[in-house]
Parts: sequence; structure tokens; C-alpha cells
Amino acid sequence: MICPHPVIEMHESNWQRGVYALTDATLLPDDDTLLTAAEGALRGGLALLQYRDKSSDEAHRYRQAAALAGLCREFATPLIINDDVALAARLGVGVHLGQQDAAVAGARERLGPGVLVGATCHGSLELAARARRAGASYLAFGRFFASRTKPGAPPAELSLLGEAARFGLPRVAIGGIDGDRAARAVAAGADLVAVVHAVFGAGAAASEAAVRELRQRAGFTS
Ligand SMILES: Cc1ncc(COP(=O)(O)OP(=O)(O)O)c(N)n1
Ligand SMILES: Cc1ncsc1CCOP(=O)(O)O
Ligand SMILES: [Mg+2]
Repeated sequence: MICPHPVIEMHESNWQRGVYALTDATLLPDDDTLLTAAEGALRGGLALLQYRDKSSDEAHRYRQAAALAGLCREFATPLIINDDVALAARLGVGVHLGQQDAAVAGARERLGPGVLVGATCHGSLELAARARRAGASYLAFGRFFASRTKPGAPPAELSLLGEAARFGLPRVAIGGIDGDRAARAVAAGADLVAVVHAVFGAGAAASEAAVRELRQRAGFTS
């Protein structure tokens, strides 16, 4: 059962720098846990939230994503849908696409110029150049460290983040990032640190403090 949430705190949306949290269906297995954890993370000051759910149950995915979209609107924080351009179009929110997903150019055409379209570039400047030409809003690199969420993701070197400055788009670092590693990724050039376990790994009630700590350790607080 999803309940409406009161407006608790409004943030000016500055999605281009900060902590980017991805939900996880194993860590957040039901609607209440998902929404409690997401609300805490948003209150902690997320820059972006991604709904990442690999299940094939479309009604379930729509229900959860729609609830998250409402919550994100209250906090003026963009929501990104992983993999699913149709769901993003239905909700009028952003999408994140990997190399096995739909093409960035097609998503950009379908969603329009004002919608966020993120692209996975692994450890490749060539993939980044292609994503930029196709109309990506940000470039995601990694995994940089061992990831419990996606252990088989192709590895990347932190030095890539500095080299990717040439594209003039926000650079996202992902993969096994915690407080220390977030600081290292930002020092190497990351604008956003994307995390699953560091925000949602300690239970729904801990997500707000987890985001605040990550922001502080990464130097995102002014
Ligand atoms: C911010 C961000 N970066 C990378 C990914 C990985 O996308 P992809 O390679 O398509 O893998 P899946 O997440 O779909 O398993 C991401 N989702 N978000
Ligand atoms: C989706 C994805 N792509 C590369 S690593 C990763 C998961 C990141 O999760 P965690 O922060 O728990 O390592
Ligand atoms: Mg994908």
C-alpha cells in the first residue's frame, strides 16, 4: 500500500553534482520499504534518484516508479528510470541506458530535449564520445571498485574521469563507492557518485544519514 507523502523539504534541483542513488529490488523488496528508503535519501539531499528494477512485472514497475516520481517531484529531484524508455516516457521522467539497452539517440528523440538521458560508458572514452553525439545528458563510468550489486560490471580506472572532462557533460562514477571512495572519485573528476549499497545497504531507516555522510565525505556540502 503506497501512501501519499507530505512535502517535508524542498531542494533547488542541481542534479549535475552530488549523490546519485539507485534503488535495488533485493535491498528494498516491497513498496513501503522502497518509498521509506527513497524518501529518507531524498531528505538527505540526493542529486538524482534512479529506479532500477530488473523484474518483468510491468504493473509492479509502473506502480513503484509512479510513486517514486511523485516523491521526487516533492523534493524537486529528478527521477531516472533504468533501461525502460517506454516507462520513462509514460511518467515524463529521465532514463538511463547501457550498451545492451535501447539507443541513446532514439530515447532522446522520443523523450524530447528537456529530459535527462544517461549513458553507461564503462571504461571507454570512445563510448563516451558516441553517447555525447547521441544526445546524452551525463556520462556514467565504472565500475571503479568491487561492487556487491553488479560484481560482473566491466572495470574502469579512476584516471578516466579526468580525461572525460573534454566532453563537457557531468561525469558519474559508479561501482562499489563508499565515503572514502567517493572522495577519491570526486578528486579524480567525478561530478556525481552513483551508489546502491552505500545508501540502501543498511536498511530503509538509515538512508537519510547515509546520503548526508556521503555528501560530506565527497565534499558536496558547501
Ligand atoms: C548511473 C548508472 N551508471 C551505470 C549504470 C549501469 O547501466 P547498464 O550498463 O545498463 O547496467 P544495468 O544497470 O541496466 O544493469 C546504471 N544503471 N546507472
Ligand atoms: C548498476 C551498476 N553498474 C555498474 S556497478 C553498478 C552497481 C553499483 O552498486 P554498488 O554501489 O552497490 O556497487
Ligand atoms: Mg541497463
